[in-house]
Amino acid sequence: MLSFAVDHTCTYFRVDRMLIDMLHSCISYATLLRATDGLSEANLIGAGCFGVVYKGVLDVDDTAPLVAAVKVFNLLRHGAAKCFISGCEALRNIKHRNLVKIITACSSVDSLGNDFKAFVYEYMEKASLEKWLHPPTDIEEAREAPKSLNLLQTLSIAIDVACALD
Ligand SMILES: Nc1ncnc2c1ncn2[C@@H]1O[C@H](COP(=O)(O)OP(=O)(O)OP(=O)(O)O)[C@@H](O)[C@H]1O
Repeated sequence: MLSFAVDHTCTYFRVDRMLIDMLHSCISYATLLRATDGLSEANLIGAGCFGVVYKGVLDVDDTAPLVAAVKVFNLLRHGAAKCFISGCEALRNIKHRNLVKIITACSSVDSLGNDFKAFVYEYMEKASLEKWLHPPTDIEEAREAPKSLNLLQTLSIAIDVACALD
């Protein structure tokens, strides 16, 4: 069982290195730390099943700073490494106007020597679609929530989602 677990991890590592190399665009752990102010809580914008998302500002070359969303994978979570790999494949193969663009990826070790994996996405100013479809009922949260969508807007979103899935 142990040897299976070790082999399994090594396989993920190899596949993941191969995919990252093929992307020709990866970003260092140090750059991501700078961009997110050390992955500070002040920059935390959300959490999903496989990790947490930070807002960050990337200074690349001499171009204008780029606001991005940095998703840091929780690799202790079962399926997170696999999710990172399928994201790398998507990054190489899929481009669609209704899918958020993955700008680059990071596969490195953190300051404690632990494996570190992250994606850098285009930052979506209007946040999660879920908040638009299901506005919070809590009065405090509702104050900052978007106004509800009308039927036409909802229909248009449904069509866009269907196009992306297709
Ligand atoms: N590109 C982005 N721009 C702005 N906010 C984002 C972006 N990506 C994610 N977020 C915020 O972070 C939250 C969590 O995103 P995440 O992608 O981790 O969710 P998920 O799809 O449930 O993830 P998982 O694949 O881990 O299940 C989102 O609900 C959203 O509020």
